[in-house]
Amino acid sequence: MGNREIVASLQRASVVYRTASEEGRRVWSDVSLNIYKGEWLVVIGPNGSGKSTLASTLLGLSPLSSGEMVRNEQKQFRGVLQLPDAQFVGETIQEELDYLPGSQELTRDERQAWYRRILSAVGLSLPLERTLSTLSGGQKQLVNLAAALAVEPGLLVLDEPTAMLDPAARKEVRQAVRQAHQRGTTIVWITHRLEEVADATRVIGFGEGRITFEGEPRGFFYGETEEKMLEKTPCSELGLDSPYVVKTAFGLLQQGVKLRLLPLDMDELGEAVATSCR
Ligand SMILES: Nc1ncnc2c1ncn2[C@@H]1O[C@H](COP(=O)(O)OP(=O)(O)OP(=O)(O)O)[C@@H](O)[C@H]1O
Repeated sequence: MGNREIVASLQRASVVYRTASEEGRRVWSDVSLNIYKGEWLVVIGPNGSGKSTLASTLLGLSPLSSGEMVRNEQKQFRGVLQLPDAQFVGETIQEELDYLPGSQELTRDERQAWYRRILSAVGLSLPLERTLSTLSGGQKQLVNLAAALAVEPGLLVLDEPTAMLDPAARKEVRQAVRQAHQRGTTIVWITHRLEEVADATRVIGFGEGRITFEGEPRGFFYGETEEKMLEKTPCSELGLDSPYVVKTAFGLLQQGVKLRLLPLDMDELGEAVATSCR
């Protein structure tokens, strides 16, 4: 990856949160990571492993205790964090979107038309005068996402963006983020949902404040070598339960079925079964 443009980089970064005890709580130790332009990085790990700390560090909201972070200052960094209320500055949807750069240069009608387009990109069709505090958690998260996508950021950091959403809204969000990615936005997607790993161009496994895995989704779920595949995988080593598709593939492999493709989603599972042999 030598010549690829780096959007953000962490070098030997450690984070210690202050607590009542003198030594504090060490959340990260020596985390080094380059984020390259055009990536869709999925960060996955168990509760408390330090994933949200990565989101707030990249967005400049949480300082490092040691080490270094370099951000490409020409890129806009935007994020959608776990607690959507914490990100609001306005009282209504309209007020919130009025903070978007460029909005004040538009006429009232142009502005409203733009805001409706922004909201519909994430599947929302709410009245602009709606008070933010009356929205559901999922709707709030979608408003934050809509505002983040509207500026076409260089880097978009999403901390469990689908946690509060129903399946239809989850699909809508993945679609909207895919479109932003196709337009050139680099994505850091932090999640608990293993099915969201399949979207990644690179997976980062996070365990106890350290990077435990860095590679492609198939390597994360199935391991890097065939011999070890059925014993241990980077996914199982993090204590995470594999998704249904991966478990089914393992079941078939254990029965001696030879799969030409190690599937990541239902379509691939169908293809793997159709082309398998004993
Ligand atoms: N402001 C803080 N002060 C003290 N400890 C904190 C603070 N924020 C996070 N922590 C602790 O740091 C550790 C990592 O937290 P973080 O939220 O980064 O993990 P996570 O992997 O995102 O967890 P989850 O998946 O549950 O959201 C946890 O043990 C948490 O309790």
